[in-house]
Amino acid sequence: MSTLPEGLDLSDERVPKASFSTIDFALLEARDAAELKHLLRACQTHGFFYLNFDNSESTKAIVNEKTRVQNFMKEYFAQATEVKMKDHLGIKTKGYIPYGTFTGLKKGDWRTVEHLMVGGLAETLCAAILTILSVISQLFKSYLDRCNYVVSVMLGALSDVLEVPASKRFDRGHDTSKPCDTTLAMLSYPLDIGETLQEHTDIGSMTVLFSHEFGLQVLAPETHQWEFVEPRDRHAVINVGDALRFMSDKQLYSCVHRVIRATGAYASPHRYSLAFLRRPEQEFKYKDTEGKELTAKEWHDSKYKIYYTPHEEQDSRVLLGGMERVLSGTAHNVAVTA
Ligand SMILES: O=C(O)CCC(=O)C(=O)O
Ligand SMILES: [Fe+2]
Repeated sequence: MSTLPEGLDLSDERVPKASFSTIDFALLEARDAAELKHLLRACQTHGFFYLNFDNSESTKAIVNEKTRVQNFMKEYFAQATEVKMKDHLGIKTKGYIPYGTFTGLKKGDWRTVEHLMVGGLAETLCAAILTILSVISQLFKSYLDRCNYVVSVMLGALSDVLEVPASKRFDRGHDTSKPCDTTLAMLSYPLDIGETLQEHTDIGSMTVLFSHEFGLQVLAPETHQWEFVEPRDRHAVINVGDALRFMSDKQLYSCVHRVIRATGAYASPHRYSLAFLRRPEQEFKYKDTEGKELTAKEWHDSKYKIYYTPHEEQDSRVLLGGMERVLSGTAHNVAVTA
């Protein structure tokens, strides 16, 4: 999909860093007109941005909480495989998911990331995790509630700035009391196993991601080249997912991304990332990239199936949510302005 200059290694510091906007969450909470436009522009261009919580009294604690969750993750993944396998529920979307479950970056590669996935929202939280203590579950509950609030504010803000009629607002279909496939994915990519996550777009409405190490790359909409997402300690990386792209009649941009094993100056012995993947209620309906009506659950299930289908049998329309047509310039709404 992208052509690189001769001799450029895709994984080292010569690969450019993406120039995303930094949005101030407190200004979104206050519905500051200029910041709403800033948010909209970020979602219409890259579909990715940094979010700064420092000025938000309601939410600044998220930075400390994510550090505590990251510390938990490091201890969790350091356990022996037999211990972690006690949390393996025999399904691919909840609990502990060992290496080799999903396809990797290179064709034929399955030895990629290990996951611990906490499915559902706070109410059903931790049902999947058998090895952790109740004090930890309080932390998860608080962290998930906060992430959920962050996404609700952003969906509301985007609906307001686009003056979306009530019947089409993006915060519809996000009732936390209804069944949904929202999850908190904790991901571990040790150097000796390989650090690759196949290129994809996210299934849901929005993702709130924290990571300290290089590895995440986006396919830049302007150049169609891979660029690194620079890790920041205090800022979340936010991206638009398929559901929000579909709900917005494709006005908002769900950017293709992947994880590569960073080398050279960007190398680290072990990469961890924490991804809150917000998805609409299971029964919520929207039209996919082909104009076909389906439920959020149907889209979720068909996309996960692709993640564990061999590369040669994968349907790229599902894997990339229609973005492959945008990127190759065949769709009508290529959003590439600055
Ligand atoms: O590990 C990362 O930085 C990204 C993970 C990701 O893209 C995902 O879970 O959908
Ligand atoms: Fe992703």
